[in-house]
Amino acid sequence: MSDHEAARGRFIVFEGGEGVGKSTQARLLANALRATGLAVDLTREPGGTPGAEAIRALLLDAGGSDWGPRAEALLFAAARSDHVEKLIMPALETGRWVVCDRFIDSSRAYQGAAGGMCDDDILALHRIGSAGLLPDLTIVLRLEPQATQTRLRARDGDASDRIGGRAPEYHAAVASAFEGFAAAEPARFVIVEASGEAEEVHGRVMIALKRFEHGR
Ligand SMILES: Nc1ncnc2c1ncn2[C@@H]1O[C@H](COP(=O)(O)OP(=O)(O)OP(=O)(O)O)[C@@H](O)[C@H]1O
Ligand SMILES: Cc1cn([C@H]2C[C@H](O)[C@@H](COP(=O)(O)O)O2)c(=O)[nH]c1=O
Repeated sequence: MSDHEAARGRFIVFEGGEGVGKSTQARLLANALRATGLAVDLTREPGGTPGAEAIRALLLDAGGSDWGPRAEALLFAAARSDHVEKLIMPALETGRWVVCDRFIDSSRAYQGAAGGMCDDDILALHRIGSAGLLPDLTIVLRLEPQATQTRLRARDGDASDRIGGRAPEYHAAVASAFEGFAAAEPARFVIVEASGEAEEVHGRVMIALKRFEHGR
């Protein structure tokens, strides 16, 4: 590497079902990394760029179109493609770290395992749209459904977006898919228990990240 080239940044993603604390933990991690002097971009999916945020509204607005699993998968892949091309890759290539709330494994869990599309098709869309980019580390937050419901009710009352409002069986399939992904690829995933206070969970996240960094 020449003196002018920055080392590639790290790409860290939080995954899990609705309301397990991904946004909270992504924010706490980004702040902790910044406090060590790293340049960090905190972002989310679907979204993160103006184009992807526009697609987010199409996908999630409760009064919006009732997309089928294939159209939904294509829209998520299109949003991700814009996000990867315009925000994530440029940041990583200039040495910035990217902390992202959801990424490809949400498509595999929601449109794939729970929605009925096959994993290979979801991954094919990802190859086409985003050159198959994978996170360096994916942190899956695990929380029992009752605790999740309590948090969601406190945050949203009875409101939910188009996907959040799906049947409990759908969300159970999503949660179980994340467990399966983590078991199948232990080098890319870590499961963190998300019960307890946010700072306590953050402590577990920092331990998981340190272990990951030592193992590189
Ligand atoms: N450890 C925690 N203990 C109690 N409440 C929490 C904890 N972490 C987050 N919360 C609260 O629970 C709610 C859901 O958290 P958050 O928005 O971070 O979850 P999320 O996984 O990003 O949700 P979504 O999937 O809907 O985007 C928020 O009101 C948040 O303040
Ligand atoms: C990236 C991605 C997301 N989803 C779903 C999961 C959630 O229901 C929403 C995102 O809302 P959040 O409040 O930001 O968690 O979208 C999905 O179905 N597929 C995906 O690829």
